[in-house]
Formats: sequence, structure tokens, C-alpha cells
Amino acid sequence: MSFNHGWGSWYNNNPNPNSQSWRPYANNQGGGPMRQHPMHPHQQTGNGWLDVLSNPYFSRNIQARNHMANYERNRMHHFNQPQPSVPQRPILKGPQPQMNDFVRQTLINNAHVPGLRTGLQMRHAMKQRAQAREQIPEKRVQAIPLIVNCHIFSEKIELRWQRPTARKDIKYIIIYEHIKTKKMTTIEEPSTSIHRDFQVTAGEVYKFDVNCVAEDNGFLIASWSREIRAEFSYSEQKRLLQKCYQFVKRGMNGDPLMHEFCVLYRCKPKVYWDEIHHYCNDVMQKYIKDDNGQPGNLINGKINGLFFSARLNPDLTLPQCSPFGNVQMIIDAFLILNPDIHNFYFADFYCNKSIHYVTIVICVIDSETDKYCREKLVKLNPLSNPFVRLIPPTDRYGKWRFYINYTLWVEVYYTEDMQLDKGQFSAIMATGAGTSKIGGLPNNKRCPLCNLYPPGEKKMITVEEASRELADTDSTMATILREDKQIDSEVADTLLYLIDRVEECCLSAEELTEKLDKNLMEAVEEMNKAVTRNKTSVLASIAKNLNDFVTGFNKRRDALIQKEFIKWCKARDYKFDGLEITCPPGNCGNGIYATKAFRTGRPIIALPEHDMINSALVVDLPFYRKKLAKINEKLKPMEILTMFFSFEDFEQSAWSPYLKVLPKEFDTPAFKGIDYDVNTLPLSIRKYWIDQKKEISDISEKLRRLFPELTHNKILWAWHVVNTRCIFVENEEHDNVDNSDGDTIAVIPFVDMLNHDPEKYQGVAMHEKRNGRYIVQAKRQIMEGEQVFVCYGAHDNARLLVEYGFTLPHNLGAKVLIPQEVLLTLAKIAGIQVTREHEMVLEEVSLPGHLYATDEGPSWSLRTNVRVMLLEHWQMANGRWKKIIYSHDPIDEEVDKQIDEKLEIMLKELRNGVIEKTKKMPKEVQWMWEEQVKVCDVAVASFEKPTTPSEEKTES
Ligand SMILES: C[S@@+](CC[C@H](N)C(=O)[O-])C[C@H]1O[C@@H](n2cnc3c(N)ncnc32)[C@H](O)[C@@H]1O
Repeated sequence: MSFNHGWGSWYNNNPNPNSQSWRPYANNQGGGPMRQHPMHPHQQTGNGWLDVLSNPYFSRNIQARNHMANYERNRMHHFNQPQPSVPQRPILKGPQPQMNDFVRQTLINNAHVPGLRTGLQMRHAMKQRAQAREQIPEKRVQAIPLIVNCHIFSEKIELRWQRPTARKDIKYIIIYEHIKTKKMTTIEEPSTSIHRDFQVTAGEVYKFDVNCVAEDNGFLIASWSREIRAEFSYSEQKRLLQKCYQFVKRGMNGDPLMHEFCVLYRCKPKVYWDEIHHYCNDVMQKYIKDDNGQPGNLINGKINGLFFSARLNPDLTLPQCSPFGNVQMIIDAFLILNPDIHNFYFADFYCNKSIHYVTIVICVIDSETDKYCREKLVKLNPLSNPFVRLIPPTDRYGKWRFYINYTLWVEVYYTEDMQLDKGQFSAIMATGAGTSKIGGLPNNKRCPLCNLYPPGEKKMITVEEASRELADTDSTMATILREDKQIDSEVADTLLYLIDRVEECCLSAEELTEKLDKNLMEAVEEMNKAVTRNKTSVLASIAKNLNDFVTGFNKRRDALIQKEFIKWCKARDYKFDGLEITCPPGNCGNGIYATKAFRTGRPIIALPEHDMINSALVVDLPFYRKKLAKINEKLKPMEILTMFFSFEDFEQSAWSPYLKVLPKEFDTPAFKGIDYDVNTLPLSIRKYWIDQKKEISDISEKLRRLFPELTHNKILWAWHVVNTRCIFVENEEHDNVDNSDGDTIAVIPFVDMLNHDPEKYQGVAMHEKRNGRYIVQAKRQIMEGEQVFVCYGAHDNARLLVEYGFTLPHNLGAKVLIPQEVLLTLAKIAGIQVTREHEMVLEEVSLPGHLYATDEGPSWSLRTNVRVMLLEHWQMANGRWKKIIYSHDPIDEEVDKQIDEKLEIMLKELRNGVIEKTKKMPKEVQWMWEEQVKVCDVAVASFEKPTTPSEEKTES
């Protein structure tokens, strides 16, 4: 970077030796530049600041007063003459001086200090408004509030509302008024409509009234009203910044062209300073930002501040003339730009004719203005932005260095009051009228360099702009883009659209709706497909950046939704101190983590029993009671809960914060529309798969028949919510529930955030009826930082996938089901003579034939089944087998050995059979079979005699 050239010349060679500097408003009357240049600490006297130090208004410095008099040529002259009403120099921050009516009126009409002017005008306006309010009796309308979300852009306002009622005989009447012209437009929207866009003019204010009325008699059902200023959305603001980045010229090495400075200055007519001195206790008060710049910017009329400049002449001297006035206040740059206490924001980029301006807002950290800017404007890094850049001191006693871009005009808008004694004053030449236009100049709306929508141009950002935006977060991107400009236009459009969507999504919590999320994700998917079709490094890089952005955004959104959910739980008296919801690594949604240790037996979650969502709760809710009364049919618990989750509205429901934390989709085959061929599935999952398919299709058909407004997809989602989250609870019988198959399910918010781990689980859940609560207890000690698990059951991976949509890498629940016909076949292969009598006993014993991954050898029930098949005729006659099978006596050694021998043959045969099957199975289910092979391997291995160390030695 070339920052330093010629800086010293300003100190050494003041181009205007006649110009004067002084500190007329200073309390301490000290002199000299506020900040000495680190390289030239003692060279400040050359510009004459030490010569004229005192206040001209108290006649202590004749020279200065004469000097100022030369510039006196304004209509406020009389304020500068000693008058009876002029107060003595007031004590700082003392009471405001009294003004007579004449003075006040003159000030209102002519004041040069906008703070003074706007203050008085505002008070006047407020008085008028209060009077008007008193005159108009408040109109009370009996209507419920309509919920409307507004999406505000500089040239478009989008309104989206939620239907206030399920009634169809309604319509919406939208009245919007352009406040300035009073032009009113009325439009009607049908009952099906839920949004409407309005083309507007940037910076203008519109009043919108959205009324939902009954179609026949016009009765007002719900209403909403708001005044909206058409202003930049956050994404537009960022695009403007990108335009500004593009405008900034850069040197050979890519760095922006900047020069060093150490003071900021503000030029105003002398009367301006006089008024502050006489009427404002020497405090230059910040005042409301005028209408200069882009009409849609987010600071005009919104924040208060004072403009300063740092721009120097080409020879790096301070300017000696200004269109804004004949007195220049000069202050130490560190006072305004100290990055330890200030935040920097980009606020505007515009031109009036040819000069381009960028407005940088400087706020004291955490001030009210800072909070506003943080929300609305784009924050800049003081150390790396190309407009006002700071370089930290190199050692402990060093000073900050300041650089300003000289390829455009940087306006520094400081949002605090400033005392005059902080500065030094210099007389300069006023060019033009000596003052800026009151209210501000209109910007040039035709300039394509600084307008987002110059006339005649498409309202689409360019690829370069998009790439710039991304380059902001990934500096390598810009380099890649410069190299490769061959970008397919369709792909570019997709990317640009996505950038817009992503930026818009960042606006506010209001936008975090399910719908927008879905749109966004669809857009991302579209983008990823488009990028795959056009494999260029540029696109891949842009796509990666956007994907990262979307992921980050989603994370922020999830955190927000979670916060609301926690608030909701606490308000309902859920107790879960020492726990937090976090997203564990991997793809398993949320989980619950301990933020402190819990001892064994401690309840870690407790909630009132009436908060369990079970069939009784649902059928007693007025909405569902009415619905069920109409259909005159009792539903089963699973059907009732599915109906509940199908109907509840994400925004309106009393469970809204809970509904929002529920997964939007599930990874189960049923949800993904995968239809396995039953014959390709291992036996352990076959029945469950058939039953599940039937249940989903039956419930879906039934609910759609009873409630035609429900769709299959909605029911499918709701069924999954219930099926993956419900817990066993013994519910009381309820007259309006069909409990012919029992009623043992409930969905329990928060508790249903616990994930499954059959090995590590520390949480056991139970309904404590006597205490009227549902709790989760620590069954063993839980350490701080651990995820808290429960056990959903000893399920193998096929079952976990089909029922819950996940699998475990080392699942001890893996098992092989050996039904009776398979058992008989295997027994025959092993040489067992199985008679009809054996089969009948087997049926009566009815022990399950399972092999488990955890078993050290075949289970007791499998061994017993084999034992039954080895019984002789006489042992089975007259029920004698019962005594043998259920006896506590140890099994005869001979028999035991025989069982082992037979089982070994049977299981080896089983393993071979499973391996053969695995080979023939379609790819998507092969893993299920492989898991079965592993279980067989474990069982077979248990028969192999362990080799002793001596045998090992001999073999080797
Ligand atoms: C009762 S919910 C548990 C909370 C859930 N993770 C969430 O985000 O809301 C059950 C669901 O959690 C996920 N899940 C539970 N345990 C898991 C595990 N060990 N690994 C992966 N996903 C798991 C599955 O998606 C399952 O359908």
C-alpha cells in the first residue's frame, strides 16, 4: 500500500499562509493541533493556530474578531451583536437560556443549526398532533388484529397475511395511501389470497390498511394498519455496498487508493458556530439526517448525527474553501474514529452530478443509534474496509493511523454531540451560498454506477456484483472470477436469485417461516443442480460459499426457534435446569445435553402431566371436539394424534413454538417414498414394514375421508411426528376415544428431544401419577457435557431405519429372526428327526427364535427350541416335556453337548443361507442382510473352541 506520500507537506507548507486558525469556543483556550503527527510532533505552529487563541465574542482577541467580521454577510447578523436577550456565557450543560418570541420565531424560520431548527419544529409539530388527537374521538372497531408480515424494499412492498378465519365468505380490502400526495388506492382481494406486492417510490411513505370483511354485509372481521417507508432491504443495502466496492479504484496490488490523515473537519458558516456558542452551551448537537443521498437509504430522517470530512487536497493540505461555510472546525480523528469505542457502518452510496459519495456512520458502541445501525446497516471492519481504514499502533505507546479513500468522497457521519472546545477553528473561503441546501440534495437517479435500479436496466444484479458479494466472505472468489468469465446465464440467474433469497432471509425473525425455509432450500437444491450441470471452478466456488451461507443461516434460525421453544416450556412450568438443546454432530436433528452433572436417581426433566399430548387432551380441545362431533365416529389414539399434528397451524397454534422445533422431514423409507419389495427384506423387519405401510395408508385414507381439507403429505408428516416421538403412557379411558386396541401413547414436548442409545442411555422416563407429573430420571450419573440418551427399545438397524429414520454404527440390537419353519428345516439338515409331535410341542412352548448380536452364544430360547426337537417320544407324552423343559435342574451333560453340536451345524447352515440371500438382494437392502450375516458370524464363532497359548505355539 502506498499511504505515506507527501503527508508531511501539509504540516510544513500551508498553501495559504494568510489563513487563520483559532479556538474561539474552547473552555481551556489551549492551542495547537489536536493531534500531532507522529512523525512531526513539533511542527504545528506554522499554520498560525497558536497566534489567535481567544474567543472573539468576549473581545479578548481583537484580531480574531476582525477576522471573523470579514466573513459576516448573513441575515442572522444581529445575533452576533451584544443584545439584552443574549445570555452570558452559560455554564456547560446548564439550563437552556430563555428566548423571547421574536428570537424563537426568527430561529425557527432562519436557524442555521439544524439541531435547533428541528428541535423547535418538532416540538411545534408534536403540540399540533396532540391537539388534533384531542379533537378526534378515538374510533373503536370490534375487529381482531390481522397478522400481516411486510417485506420492505426500496421500490416494492410485499404484504403477506394469515387468514384470520376458516370462513370462505370473506374478502380483503386493501387501502393504501401515498402520504405525500394523499393519493389513495383501494383494491380487493378474494378470500383465497394471502399476499400482494405494491410498486412504490423509494423514500416515500405509504399508509396501508388491510381489512378482512364479510363478503355479504361488509362486517369487519380483522384489520391491520401501518405506515411504511419504502427503503432498502438488507439485501439491497448489501448490493449497494457491492456497487460501491466496485466503484472504488484500486492500485496495482489490488489495494484501494487511500491517503493518510489525522484530523477530521466540518465547515459551516460562522453564524452556525455563533448560534451554538450562544444558544447551545457550546454543544454542537447532532441533528436528524436530511434527505441527501439515496431516497431509500436507512438513515434519512432516522438517525441523528453530524457530518465530518477527512478529504485533503491533492497535495495533502486541508481544503481552504468549502461550499458549506466559511469556518472550519478541525478535530482529532482519534476522537471520532477510536475503534475501541465506535462501530463503523456503510449507510449510503450516491452521486448528485459527478462526485460519488459514500456515507459512513460512526456510532458509539451500544448507543441507541448503534443498536439501530447494527440491525439495519452493513457493519464495516475499521481495519479492512476500503473507505476509512485504521492501522493499529505498533507498540504500546504508539498511535492509531488513519487512511481515507480518495477515489470517492467519504462522508463521516458521527452520531454523537460534539463540544466546540474539542476542536480548533479556521477561517476559510465559502464557495457558493456558503451553506448546504436545507433538506438535502436529490441524488442522481440515472447513474448506473450508484443506483440499484437505474432507469432502463433490469432489476437483476450482475454476476460481477454477485461475485463481489461473495468475495466479501471469501477473498479467493474474486480472483477466480476475474480469471473465468464464461458463466452460463441460466446458472448465473439461479445463483443471483439465490443470493437475493438468502439475503432477504436474513432480515428478521418474522421471515423464519416454514414456507420461506422451503423456498430457500428448493432454491439451494436448484442451484446445486445447475452447478453440477456446469462444472466450472467459479460456479463451484460460488455454490460452496452460498451453501455455507445457507447452512450458517439455518443454524442461526434454529437457535432462534429453540430460544422461543425454551421460553414456551418454561412458561408452562417445565423443569429442566442444567440441560440444553443442542444439535449433536451427524444428522440426528436436536438432542439434549447436560450443562451440569446429575447424580443417579435425580429427576432431570419434569413437566405437568396435563401437558402430555395424548388422545384425551386432543378430543377435549374445543376445535377437535367440534370436528369429531360432526363426524360421529370415534377415532383410535394414533389417529387422533395424527389428526392433531395435521391440523395445528405453525403460527396460530398454542403449541406454535413446539411445532416449529419439530423436524420438517424424516429419513424413513416411508417418508421418502421408498417402497421396499417385502420379499427382499430380512424376516426381522418384514412384518413391521407390512404393518407400517398398512397403518399409514389406512390412517391417511380415513382422515382424508373424514376431513377432506387434509392432504396425504400433511398426514404423512403428522403420522411420522407421532410415530417417531410418542412414548408409552397408560392413559385413562376417555368416552370419545376408541381404545379397543388400548390407549398407551403420548407425545411429550421436550422429553421427545431425547435421542436413542441402547448402550449409553442414562435417562429413564416415567409417568408419576401421584405427583401429577411426567419425569425423566438419571438412571446413572450424568457428566457435564454429555448428551442425555434414552433407549427406544432393542431394535436392529433395519427397524431403526424404518421406524425412526436412522441407524447406529455399532448396534447391539442387531438380530436374526428364525421362524419355526426355518428352524425345522435347519434341524432336519442337522440330522434331527422332527416329528409332528415335536412341532406341536414347539408351538405350545412358543419361544421366539432369535439370534442377537450381543449373545455370547445362542440364546436360552433357541437352545430350548433345539432341546424340544431332541426329545424322545416318551419324554413328550402326557405333557412330560414341561417338567423337562422348565426344570431348574442343570441339563444333562450329554444332552447339552448334543444341543451344541446340532446348533453349530444349524447356525453354520443359517449363515450360509443368509450369505447366499445377501448376494441376491437389491443394493438398497443388502446392508440389512449383511448385518444379519454378522450376527450369524458371532453366533457361529461362539462354538469355536478357543485356542490355548500352547496350541498357538505349536501351530507356529
Ligand atoms: C424422539 S426424536 C429425538 C429428537 C430428535 N433428534 C429431534 O431433533 O427432535 C427421535 C428422532 O431423533 C433422531 N434420533 C434419535 N436418536 C438418534 C441417534 N442415535 N442417531 C441419529 N438420529 C437419532 C431420529 O431422527 C428419530 O426419528
